[in-house]
Amino acid sequence: MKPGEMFAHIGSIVASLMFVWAMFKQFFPYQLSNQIEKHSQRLVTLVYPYIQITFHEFTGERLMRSEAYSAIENYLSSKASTQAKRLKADIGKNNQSLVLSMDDHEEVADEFNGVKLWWAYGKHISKSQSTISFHHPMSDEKRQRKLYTNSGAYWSHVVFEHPATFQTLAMDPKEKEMIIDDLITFSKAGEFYARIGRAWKRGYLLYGPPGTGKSTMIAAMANFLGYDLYDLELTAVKDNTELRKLLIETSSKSIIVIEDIDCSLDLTGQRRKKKEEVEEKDQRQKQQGMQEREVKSSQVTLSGLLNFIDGLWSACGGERLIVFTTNYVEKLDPALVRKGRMDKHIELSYCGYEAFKLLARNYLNIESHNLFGRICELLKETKITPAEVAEHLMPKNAFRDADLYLKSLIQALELAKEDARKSQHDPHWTENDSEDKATEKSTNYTST
Ligand SMILES: Nc1ncnc2c1ncn2[C@@H]1O[C@H](COP(=O)(O)OP(=O)(O)OP(=O)(O)O)[C@@H](O)[C@H]1O
Ligand SMILES: [Mg+2]
Repeated sequence: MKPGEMFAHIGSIVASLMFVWAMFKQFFPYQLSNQIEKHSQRLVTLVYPYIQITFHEFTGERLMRSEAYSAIENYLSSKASTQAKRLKADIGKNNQSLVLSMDDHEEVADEFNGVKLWWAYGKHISKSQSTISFHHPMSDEKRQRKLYTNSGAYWSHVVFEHPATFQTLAMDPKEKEMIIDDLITFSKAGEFYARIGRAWKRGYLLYGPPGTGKSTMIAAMANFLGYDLYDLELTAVKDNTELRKLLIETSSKSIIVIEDIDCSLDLTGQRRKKKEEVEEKDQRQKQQGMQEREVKSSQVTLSGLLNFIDGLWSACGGERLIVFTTNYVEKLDPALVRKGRMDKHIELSYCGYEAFKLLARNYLNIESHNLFGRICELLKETKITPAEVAEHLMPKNAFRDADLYLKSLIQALELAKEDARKSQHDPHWTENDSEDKATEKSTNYTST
């Protein structure tokens, strides 16, 4: 055995002994174990040529799960299954495969830049701890991402596995490109935000009718950036204190989503007169036959939310995107949507020709077809959402006849066109409306 190998061997044994001690010390009286530890540590440092770094699973006062710990856990998942003898199994992605990880007190060897390291996993009284070394590139792709949802003031999570990507998102290609650029710029701008003294965050407001891809875009953003998602249900949050608690517990590299902001509480009406508000609440209470307790149960205010967005939360560090969605942008309180608060306003609108072509490519695997011309014409005259178009292109049986699906879409478009003509007396609708919308769109797409 070469001297280097011998040292490595001793190091491994000493590390193991230290683990065994960490395990058993809980059975010794505190005073005694403290003394033993003190003296043994001194002894060990004399012969122990290695550095030991401990990563606790839970950190901070609130015992949040450590990001470093999760990253290491992911990093080690493949190594553990080849080296460790005892493994823990858990159901992984899709609920179809087993994910293996090191069991308690297992150890795996690793090498980084020619330096040998050992990763070991151990339990430490009520906390889990791993004694592991560092300086490892943690791959974002390998990181299993999570979708958090809150019930009341607590987050729970599931593995986030949404297949949406920007490639599958049907929208104007130029707008899409701009959004992707914006995301890339943001995710790389840590130093810039630090230099100008601002919290590293960015707010997006996604608006548009139902079925135009707002939720799909959020999933695509999370997939693109490799971020976790926090789907914040404001109606389940009791008050601003709870809101703050929830937000502080979000991790870095995450997207915080508040869907249907216009429906979430009295956010839009927060600035209305108190009296009006009370009367309205009373009325609602009567209508819905609610208990007073229930009506009072949600008191998150617009200012509570805005204070947070405005950066009190910057102390938390790390990058976060905040995404609001709404079907009715015009209903929102201007304070919520003014520039600086929401950095980007993105309209997701009815299906245009480019969006249709993308859907046809994805759903039917075709680049062109003699019916495309007719569809292009109809799309200019008709408001149809990408969700509806997708519905028509969705394969209904194993036999994929593009002709059939495109004809069904044309039929739907013609019907919609007819309906629109019939309801022309409606002041909200003119036949040119869809064209107006299309040109409006590019101007609506603002950024700071
Ligand atoms: N732009 C789009 N590109 C691709 N698929 C889309 C698009 N818009 C909608 N879809 C399809 O329609 C379904 C519904 O879309 P999504 O949930 O994203 O709409 P939304 O804008 O969030 O609607 P809502 O306002 O009701 O929440 C999606 O599952 C997706 O399959
Ligand atoms: Mg949605």
